[in-house]
Amino acid sequence: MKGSKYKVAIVGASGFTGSELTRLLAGHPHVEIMHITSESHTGKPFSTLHPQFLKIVDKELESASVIDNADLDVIFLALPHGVSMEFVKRWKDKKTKIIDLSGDFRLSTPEVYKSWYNMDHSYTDGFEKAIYGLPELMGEKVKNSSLIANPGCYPTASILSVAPLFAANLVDPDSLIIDAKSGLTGAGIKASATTHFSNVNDNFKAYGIGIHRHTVEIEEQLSALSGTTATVQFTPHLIPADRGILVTSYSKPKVAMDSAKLKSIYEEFYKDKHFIRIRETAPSIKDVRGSHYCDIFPFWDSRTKRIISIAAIDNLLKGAASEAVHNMNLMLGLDEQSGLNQIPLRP
Ligand SMILES: NC(=O)C1=CN([C@@H]2O[C@H](COP(=O)(O)OP(=O)(O)OC[C@H]3O[C@@H](n4cnc5c(N)ncnc54)[C@H](OP(=O)(O)O)[C@@H]3O)[C@@H](O)[C@H]2O)C=CC1
Ligand SMILES: CC(=O)N[C@@H](CCC(=O)OP(=O)(O)O)C(=O)O
Repeated sequence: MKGSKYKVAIVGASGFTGSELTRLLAGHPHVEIMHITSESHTGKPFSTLHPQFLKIVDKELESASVIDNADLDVIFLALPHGVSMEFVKRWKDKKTKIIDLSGDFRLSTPEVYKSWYNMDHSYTDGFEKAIYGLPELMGEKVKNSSLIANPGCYPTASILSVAPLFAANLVDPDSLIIDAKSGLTGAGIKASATTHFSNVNDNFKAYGIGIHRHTVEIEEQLSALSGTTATVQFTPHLIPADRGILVTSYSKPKVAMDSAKLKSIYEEFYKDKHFIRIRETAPSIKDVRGSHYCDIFPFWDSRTKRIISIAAIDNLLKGAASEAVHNMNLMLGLDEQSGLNQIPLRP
């Protein structure tokens, strides 16, 4: 703590989720940002890289090595998969809590990690320590954790869209089909052929069909929640929008269902969860943009006997940066909503 504030650092602040973390934490009442890091822009003021921060966060970006000797309460890692694990290993003996936004510690074992990420893991002890940081499902576990594996953006929306059904074992665990769409910031700040304007503008495509790494992340969490083995058909799509994720989940109930029952199952499950909003109509990505909310519309189709659940989040916030801040609030014993009162930005 510095004075009455907790001391934090953001590693990888030059990227999309790192800059969103900086925005949220600069406005957090109980936190002081001590270090923001970048290896390719070391020495530059943050606001020259992200001009929206001019006169707000002009702090210089430093190399991550500054953290080796820093006295901090929380370190946020906004780094690519495979890079994060090296820093978690490097700082494992510090007393500092670590919140990792990458996928390096989200899965159950190094073997599962290797088969979906096609990479050997260099810090396998971390799997024992890490808690999957989805606050609505793991609140108590998060509070006592020192290493958080912040969930993926698609898994956040996907799992929350069906958690009430899996928690009570109400659906056939092999029946789930998730049709997911993401804005471009999900692909990170580096330009590529995929993110080239002419390949994205006025266009819409599926990718990662049958092989996307988020499939196993969703399956593992829903299996743990239901005590069964869930097999999920997950197909992501890229949409021509900056930010936002919309998932449409289809499942078959194992019990008698109707619209009123379905609605009450969702309302009951999420009744104390401030950031989940059960909607009467289908949400759009702009209904949650710039905020920590996840809007969910559960629908019973009596003709096809399927449950359709539609969820919308902001991939950079509820799917990444604000989720990390929510986890930090829980870990530090702060009010869950501290620093997360942003109202969705529309139009
Ligand atoms: N974008 C999204 O919607 C979401 C992203 N995530 C995850 O969060 C993490 C960050 O994502 P995002 O912000 O989009 O990524 P970006 O590509 O926008 O940023 C990545 C950051 O990592 C830094 N970096 C890259 N390589 C290294 C290295 N070898 N050593 C040190 N720093 C490095 C870069 O900084 P520099 O080159 O300046 O050093 C940059 O700041 C990823 O693991 C991603 O999968 C999770 C949920 C949602
Ligand atoms: C649009 C887009 O490319 N999205 C990324 C997922 C977002 C992400 O960064 O992945 P994690 O949540 O696992 O960290 C992808 O499909 O690989």
